Amino acid sequence: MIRFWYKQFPQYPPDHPDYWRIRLIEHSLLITTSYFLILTLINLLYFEGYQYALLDGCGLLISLSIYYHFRKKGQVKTTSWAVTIMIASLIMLFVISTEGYSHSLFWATLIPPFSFFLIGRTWGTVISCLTFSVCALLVYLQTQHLEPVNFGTGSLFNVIEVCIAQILLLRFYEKTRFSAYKKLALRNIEIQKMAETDKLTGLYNREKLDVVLDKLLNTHGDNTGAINTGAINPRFNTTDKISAAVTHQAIIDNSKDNNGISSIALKPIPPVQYPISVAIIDIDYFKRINDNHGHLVGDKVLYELAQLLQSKMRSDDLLARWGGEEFVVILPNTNLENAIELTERLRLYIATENIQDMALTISLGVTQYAIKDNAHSLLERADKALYQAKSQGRNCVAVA
Ligand SMILES: Nc1nc2c(ncn2[C@@H]2O[C@H](COP(=O)(O)OP(=O)(O)OP(=O)(O)O)[C@@H](O)[C@H]2O)c(=O)[nH]1
Repeated sequence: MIRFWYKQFPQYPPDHPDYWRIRLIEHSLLITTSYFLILTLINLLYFEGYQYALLDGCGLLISLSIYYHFRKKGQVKTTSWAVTIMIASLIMLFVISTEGYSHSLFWATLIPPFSFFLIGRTWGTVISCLTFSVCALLVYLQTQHLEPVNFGTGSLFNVIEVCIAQILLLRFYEKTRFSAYKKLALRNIEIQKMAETDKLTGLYNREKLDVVLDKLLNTHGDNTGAINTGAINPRFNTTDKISAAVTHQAIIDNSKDNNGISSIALKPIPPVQYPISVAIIDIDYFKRINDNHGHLVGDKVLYELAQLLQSKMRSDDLLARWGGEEFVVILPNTNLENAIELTERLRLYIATENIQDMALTISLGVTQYAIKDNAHSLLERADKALYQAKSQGRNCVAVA
């Protein structure tokens, strides 16, 4: 029954700005319809207050008509106003008809949440102010009569019913607010992921690499003693401000994207460890692959190569696509000697693998971080080494 009440409008998908307003309209109409039905029955059968039963019966009819019209037409703005006016006027009619006695004034507290949620801040404020002015007037008139406050069963019902309605409304509001924030937070993560990820390979992109390198190397400026010793810099543990910032948000999930190409999982960036070496990896004669087999095959080669390289990374290494057919790998806690050994192993591994049924080789330029280096100078040196590797005939590792 409840499911039937909540109609899905294809023109208002979950990311449409009016999606939650529609849910609230349906929710409100469900509440008002049930309330008016219950109140009609209570007034008719228990209190024998036919005047109020008639009023509630009218409310029930109006509520159902608005709901029927909304289901047919799906007009959000008009229905929002209709629901607000219906609720506000019926409540005020009831409050005025009881002259504010029997704690009927409580009902007026339902008007602000409905009107704010449905018709927005400005009109919500206007309607709420009008409502409370009428309530204030009724209270003032009561003080003129100086009658003792009457607290009967009717008062009890009014207080309980209003409290239940408030709880239901605020629960709904909190649910929508939470869901909106959650969606926003997920979007932000997605956007951040997109901004720092290479779409084709799923690796970090150049922008992210620059940021990571800058952060890693800038931390070294006032701590030159630890460099080249091979020891782990004690400042860079997991609680270190900078490494924590770098580690944050570094996990990219395994999910495939729409074209099914990028899906490599990246590990969190590790705490900084010295010495650091860097290598630039470049595919040899990649242009020929594009020329002979087309760019789509070229793309697949890039993706597969990225996967193979990633599979050979140690837990602390960081691999990124630098652009085109070039990749950069940051090797923490690795001196030049170890870096040469490691990149040589990488080169051999790729040379023995078949990628898209093709034999492929890579050239690598390797260098080690030195005092006074910044990200730019470090990469420039590695690039020079790569140039040497290319001029030495490719499929080799060169050092600078
Ligand atoms: N398919 C594909 N090709 C790319 C992409 N980015 C760059 N390229 C191509 O990569 C090729 C790079 O060519 P070159 O710089 O001449 O390098 P190379 O042919 O590998 O030659 P060497 O590096 O000197 O061994 C160019 O043809 C680019 O169009 C990409 O994302 N996808």
